[in-house]
Amino acid sequence: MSLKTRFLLLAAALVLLASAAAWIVFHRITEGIIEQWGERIATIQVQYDSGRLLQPLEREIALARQMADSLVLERWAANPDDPLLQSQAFAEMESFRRNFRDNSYFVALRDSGAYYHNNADNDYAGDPFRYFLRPDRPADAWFYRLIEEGRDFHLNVNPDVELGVTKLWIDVLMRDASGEILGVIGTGMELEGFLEEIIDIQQPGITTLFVDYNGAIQLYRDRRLIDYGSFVKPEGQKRTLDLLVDLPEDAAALETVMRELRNAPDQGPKVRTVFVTVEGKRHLAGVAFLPSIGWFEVTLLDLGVLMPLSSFTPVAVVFVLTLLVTLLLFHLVLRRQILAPVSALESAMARVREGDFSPAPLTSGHGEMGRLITHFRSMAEAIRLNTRELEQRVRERTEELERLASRDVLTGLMNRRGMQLRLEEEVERASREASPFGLIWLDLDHFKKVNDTLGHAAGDRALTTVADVLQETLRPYDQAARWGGDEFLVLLSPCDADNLLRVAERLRHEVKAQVGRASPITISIGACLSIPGESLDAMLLRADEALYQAKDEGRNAARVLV
Ligand SMILES: Nc1nc2c(ncn2[C@@H]2O[C@H](COP(=O)(O)OP(=O)(O)OP(=O)(O)O)[C@@H](O)[C@H]2O)c(=O)[nH]1
Repeated sequence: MSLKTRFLLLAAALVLLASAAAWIVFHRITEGIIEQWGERIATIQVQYDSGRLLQPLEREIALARQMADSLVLERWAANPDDPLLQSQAFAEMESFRRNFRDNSYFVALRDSGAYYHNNADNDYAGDPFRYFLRPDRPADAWFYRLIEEGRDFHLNVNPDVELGVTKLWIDVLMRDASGEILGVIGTGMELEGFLEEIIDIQQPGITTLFVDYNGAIQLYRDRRLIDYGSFVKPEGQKRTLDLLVDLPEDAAALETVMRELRNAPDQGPKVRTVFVTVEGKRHLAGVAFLPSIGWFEVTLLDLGVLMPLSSFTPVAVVFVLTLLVTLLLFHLVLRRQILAPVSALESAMARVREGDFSPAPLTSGHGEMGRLITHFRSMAEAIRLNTRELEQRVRERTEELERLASRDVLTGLMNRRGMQLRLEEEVERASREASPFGLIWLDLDHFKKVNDTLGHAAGDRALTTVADVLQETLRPYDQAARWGGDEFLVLLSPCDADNLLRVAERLRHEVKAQVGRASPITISIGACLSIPGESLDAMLLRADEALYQAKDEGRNAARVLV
């Protein structure tokens, strides 16, 4: 995997990691904002809704209490058959009826179970007696339960079977001076109008409901879930708040909150909030206890509607764009600062490896990369100089070896190998140019005797002297070589017959003159001119034959074959 791919993968992994972390933090922050905001809204909404319920209700309750405290009614309740007290009581009831919001009232007497009622249309103006409540009738159970429990005040949502309406009933116990219960009086508020006014508010995402002391639903937009007459229902049959929430733990949390509010109505915050799931959606429930009526108000805020996460979309978009731009910038900087210089360096190194030392097109670079490029340039230059020097030395050493390989150690003349190569070249040249060359073969006479009599060192000196004579006597472009032992070859190029003979004689003469001073040494010479097309071996053989002729003729002589 290339460095670039690895860097980009690493960068992508880091960016993804950072994105995930940032997204989690972002989500937590937005959740926190929504929570804080929701709690505030829930508190305000609960207080607002409670106010709207309590405002009309408290007036009615106060009026009902006032009616229950009426001495006129008390006296009549003690003697319901007294015509005077009855007419006074009916007048008192009528007076309260006009003041009640619903323009209706009821009075139920404990002893007789007689139920009195007049409605808004004043249908029963003359005779408000309606019927007798009976303990064995389920619809009348509320009356007997209230008296049994001795609860002075109670709110109840219940259908009035006799009248065919469902009402929010305000029930207040009527007692005499000694506290004895005389009956129940109160008023009802037509439920539908009340629900429409208080509960059916058109605020998207906000649901308001009221539950009683035990959590039974009393006022709710879905009429089917209202727990009518819950007061007289046994536990377990009531329609309570847990019908609305999806999860048992949510119901338990609501119950805990309600218990705490109920047990300490004057302590802590008046509104408590708890997150619950309703119809699969997350809601914030604000719960408040209303001690004056003994109910709870619950406001459910659908956070998905009130503050959808989509409202944070612009932030998320900016966030994602920032990440992408960061990745792009990272890529550009990485490519410019590291990848491109590294790639150029790699190419430059490959060139050096292949022996190309010409300056590579490298940018100057910055920082560590700049220093790396500078070091590479210095190194490449050092390798270039070193290689050039080594090549020079090898060349010189090779030339020296070449020279030594073709030289005779004792005399310094060309040796047999060198002369052989030279002669082969000359044969080719003579053949090509049709210009003959001359070959002289010299051999010292009775050299063995010199060695034997004067010693081997004297023999060496004699050989060296002959070589010196050859070098001094010959023209610069003629070449002499020690062919082996006491034999020498001389190449004369260019050459003709006269020239060949003249040089051969001069050499013989000079050797005799020079070497002979130290010891009586002479040389015999065989020489010949090249013939076009003749091989080197054939020519050597002719020179050798000429030499033998010179030897045979008594030595110290030169024989030239032309
Ligand atoms: N001192 C010395 N002697 C050498 C060297 N190379 C060969 N010789 C001797 O040269 C002599 C050559 O003798 P030959 O050419 O056979 O015979 P010669 O005595 O010269 O007699 P002719 O050639 O017939 O006149 C031998 O005794 C070799 O040992 C050398 O490098 N130094």
